[in-house]
Amino acid sequence: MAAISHADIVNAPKALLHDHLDGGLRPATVVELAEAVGHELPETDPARLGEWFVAAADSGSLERYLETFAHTVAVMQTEEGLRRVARECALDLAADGVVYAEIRYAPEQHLERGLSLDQVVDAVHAGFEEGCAEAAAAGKRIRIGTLLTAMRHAARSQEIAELAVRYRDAGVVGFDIAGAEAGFPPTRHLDAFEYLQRENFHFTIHAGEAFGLPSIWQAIQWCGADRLGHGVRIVDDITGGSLGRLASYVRDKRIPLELCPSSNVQTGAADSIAEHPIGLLHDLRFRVTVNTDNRLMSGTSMSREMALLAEAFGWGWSELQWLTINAMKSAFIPYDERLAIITDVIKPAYAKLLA
Ligand SMILES: O=c1[nH]cnc2c1ncn2[C@H]1C[C@H](O)[C@@H](CO)O1
Ligand SMILES: [Zn+2]
Repeated sequence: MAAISHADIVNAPKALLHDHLDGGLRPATVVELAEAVGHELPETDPARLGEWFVAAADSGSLERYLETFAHTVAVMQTEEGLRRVARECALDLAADGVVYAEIRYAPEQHLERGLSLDQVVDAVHAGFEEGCAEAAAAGKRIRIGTLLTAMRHAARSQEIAELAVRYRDAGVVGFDIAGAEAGFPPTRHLDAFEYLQRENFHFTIHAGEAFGLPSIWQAIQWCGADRLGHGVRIVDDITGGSLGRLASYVRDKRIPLELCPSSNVQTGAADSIAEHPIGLLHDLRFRVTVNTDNRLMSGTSMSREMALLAEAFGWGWSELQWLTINAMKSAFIPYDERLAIITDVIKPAYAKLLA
């Protein structure tokens, strides 16, 4: 079969479960907002700033990768800034052919200039509403839900979990924890996860990215995560195609893996795209999904991630459809709404591509 072009992939519907709002700004927007609030940047030319983010994040360490967020979080401290970033996020994803996205961010990181947690969430939702409406008017329909993240080194997870539940019928579809993984196990936030379970709410946990199996085990067996943010290190429990107990559990229970290939190469969790464990996990039929993580820091998009994988593993439309349906099945919106997007949007489009 002829190789699939990037343009064809842009036109195909895609679903994205793991994308950070503060990791997806347009470089030009960072420059403009930084000027407005007096934040000093390492580069002020948008193209050079974009390159700076990718180079600085290309560090081989999650901790150094995370340092780059100081510059995006700094310009997301006002309602106007948050609203603009969310609106542009919706437009950029829609233009890239993403039809469903769950976008996450940590409200506690946006309080430096006096906003309340509620004001942060309201501003982000206003931006998404605007962006989605504009995209729909231009013929690019996208549905966006948000995930509220708590930072794992901090101690606000219970508060953020309660915030997420309070906004569950107003755009928030789930909860997450993020930040440096080593030294900050998920069980530090057990109260928050138990609270969310009692509330019948959904959550994912960044686990198995910069730390291995114990982190994944805690996320699932102690905290009850619905999905794994990354989860790529589950391969440490697979030897020559033979699965250990934890890997078997993850596969048997169809626990979705939110894999982020380019991000993993930058933080050192994988050596290259071609050597990324996604190939093995696909062959072993785990519930694999493909994600961007941080489009700005990786200089990437959903279509680019798909194209890189198609090239590295020789994947065609049937694999790309499988990944897209996996993501849609694993979304945190209600079952009937997931099914509607699969049957009305994804399957008809891929049927044409496969014909
Ligand atoms: O891949 C990641 N692993 C852990 N934490 C991350 C990753 N990408 C972004 N973050 C952090 C930095 C952001 O400021 C925060 C909320 O989006 O989440
Ligand atoms: Zn992430």
